[in-house]
Amino acid sequence: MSVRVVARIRPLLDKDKELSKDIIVRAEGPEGKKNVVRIPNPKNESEEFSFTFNGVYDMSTSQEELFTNEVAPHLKSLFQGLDVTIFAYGVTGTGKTHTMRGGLKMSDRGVIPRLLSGIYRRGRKVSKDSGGETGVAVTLSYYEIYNDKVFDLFESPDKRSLAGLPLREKDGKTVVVGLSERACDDLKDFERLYIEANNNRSTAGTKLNAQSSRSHAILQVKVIQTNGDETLISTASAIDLAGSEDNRRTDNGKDRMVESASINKSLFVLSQCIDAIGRGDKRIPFRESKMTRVLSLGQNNGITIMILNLAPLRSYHLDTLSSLNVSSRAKRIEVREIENEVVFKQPPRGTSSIAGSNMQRQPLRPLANAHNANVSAPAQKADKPLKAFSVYTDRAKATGPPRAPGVVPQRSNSNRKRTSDSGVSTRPTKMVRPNPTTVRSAATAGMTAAKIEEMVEKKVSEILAAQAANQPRPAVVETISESVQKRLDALEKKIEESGANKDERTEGLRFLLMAKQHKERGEDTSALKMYEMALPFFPGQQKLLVKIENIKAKIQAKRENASQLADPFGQPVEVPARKTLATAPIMQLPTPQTSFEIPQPDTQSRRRKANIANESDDEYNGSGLADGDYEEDDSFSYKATKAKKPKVKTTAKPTLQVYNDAQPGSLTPRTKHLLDVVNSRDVVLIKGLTGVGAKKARDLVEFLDLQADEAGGRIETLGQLMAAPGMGTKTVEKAYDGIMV
Ligand SMILES: Nc1ncnc2c1ncn2[C@@H]1O[C@H](COP(=O)(O)OP(=O)(O)OP(=O)(O)O)[C@@H](O)[C@H]1O
Repeated sequence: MSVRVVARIRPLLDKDKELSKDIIVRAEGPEGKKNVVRIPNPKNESEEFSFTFNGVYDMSTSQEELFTNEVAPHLKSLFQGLDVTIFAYGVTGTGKTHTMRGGLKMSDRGVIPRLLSGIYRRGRKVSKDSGGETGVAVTLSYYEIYNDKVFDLFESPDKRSLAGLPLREKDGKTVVVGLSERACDDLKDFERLYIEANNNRSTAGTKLNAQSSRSHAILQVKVIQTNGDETLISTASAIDLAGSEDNRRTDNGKDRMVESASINKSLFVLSQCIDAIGRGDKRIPFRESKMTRVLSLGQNNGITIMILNLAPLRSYHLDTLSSLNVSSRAKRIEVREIENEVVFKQPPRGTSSIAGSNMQRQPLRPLANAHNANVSAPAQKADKPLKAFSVYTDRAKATGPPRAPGVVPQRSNSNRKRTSDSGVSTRPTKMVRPNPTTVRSAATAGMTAAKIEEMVEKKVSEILAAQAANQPRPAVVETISESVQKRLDALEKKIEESGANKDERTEGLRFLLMAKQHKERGEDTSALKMYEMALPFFPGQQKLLVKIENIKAKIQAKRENASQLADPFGQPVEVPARKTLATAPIMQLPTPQTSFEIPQPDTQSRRRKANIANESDDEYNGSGLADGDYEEDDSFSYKATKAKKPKVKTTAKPTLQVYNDAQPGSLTPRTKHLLDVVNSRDVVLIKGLTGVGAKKARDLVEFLDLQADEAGGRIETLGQLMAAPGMGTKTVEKAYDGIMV
């Protein structure tokens, strides 16, 4: 099924009460089945844009209503072995934390405490229905991604390592290595653990939200059902993303700005992933941020629900349009609905053998003890709220009001192994891995008429929009060749893995690298965004500021050009309110902060112009990233690396030692010579280094120029040199080996 995307408009806050005339976001549709968000066109308020979602919740929606409609129906699937992911997305201050966590009052409780309540209730039912044979245990993991680092929220902040916890891919899932997992037997346990852990979360007051989340928080609730030798594990993930911020409105100081840049970057990457999936790209940039790696949108099997939080006010206008844009694309993402497998207990290896789990560091209690004392048959009585658990005890029935046709998720996957809710004992017990081929063909075969209609609608609106703009269809996206992409991936990976250099500066360099990548693809708006995100890391950098100004001017010129083409009489081309379709306005919106731009075919020459004064237009075009540029350079080429392996091997040991001389004062003569050549900024000299071609040399000089005000604009260690765009371990090793001192 597709990712289910629902929007929730928050009510006015007390401080905003007098702004009721500024409410510009409305929910529309039949009562109880609203599914359209309407918002005026910022350029012409008499026109409106409309966005259709799977459900839209207006300002009067209660926490209970949202949970009952959107989450409770999936509890059954969770117990059938499907993973369920619920995440809240939106601009800062729009109510994500309120939706996910909520308040302590019964009626204010958000999705997470209600989810736990529902899980315990269903656990008791499963246990009862199996005559007490099935035991259900629940464990929690809870972590935050702060400044692109992962921290365990069950650990107190003073025990955190600076680098955070690493991520690894295991059995097709991203797992956090070393993350703790706490047994959570009942709601009282949950209440204690959750409140304690939330105190460890990074929050701070900003101008836009008195208690703003400065991190993405991910709660994983593992449901472990055991029956005899069989174990079925499924996970519910509830994710409260940090909100995007327009720093022109936040007045953020340096610390907040750095946090903000990191938040905005990860959300930007998320929007890029959504777009790349939508376009059917081969490469989805999940790895560009930890949040997207963990979320793995479209990669994870199971059920995914995206809750888009919106503020109703005019002051959020462009930000709201931006998040509407991103979310309306997300609903086209297909998620494979595959149940987790039943796993047999293997006595000698215990729980650590459970496939797909991340229990390697903190194994669960032995399976034999995994039965939850509270889920045996007599515990059914506990359906009646116990006093001690009252804060999070859910009295609501897990059945929602009738939905619109097509709103109920279609469980059409023919791969499903079981249709009844009769407990684990009835499950087939053979261990079968889902066959990817079958999954794929099932997905195609399961195409509904609605899906086909949606695809047709998408195509038609694309063609119409292209015609309106009097230009060819924008369907073909210019992509970088596979080999260059591989090299870019390798460079990203290297930067990520260079733990020693993973400081703020490296983070800033990553933004510059991404800016360069976008510029290479002709995505100027995205490149601009990345340059702006790099700015807090290189405050006041004249060169960077000039780049930003130049690219802004270029975008503006492009826009003016496009609007003249679209309408020779100078009228903006917008879709009148009555005719709007969710897909139609997307092509015509002003490019908002985090929205994806459709790359324009780059008609500029990809060659760098000799004229430095004209640098703004093509300073990075083709420099360092064009295919040919890497021909003689093996730093990113896997094949070339293999061929030259023996040579590298013989020198690997001494060079590795040399690379550890991170202190500028203690450099070896060879390192010093290499850095002197680099810092000379003389292209001819740099080109003379082994393995460094002309473009790489020019890139390096350009990069050093950008550093002009920082640390004397010099590269002080080999680690820094490796992190420079276009360089890498292999290139630096090669250059180092080639020096005769
Ligand atoms: N549906 C709602 N009903 C009542 N109050 C709400 C609602 N949604 C949000 N609020 C209030 O709005 C304010 C901002 O909400 P919240 O902190 O949840 O935003 P957020 O999107 O998580 O922001 P950030 O991204 O900065 O963390 C809070 O005071 C919250 O209580």
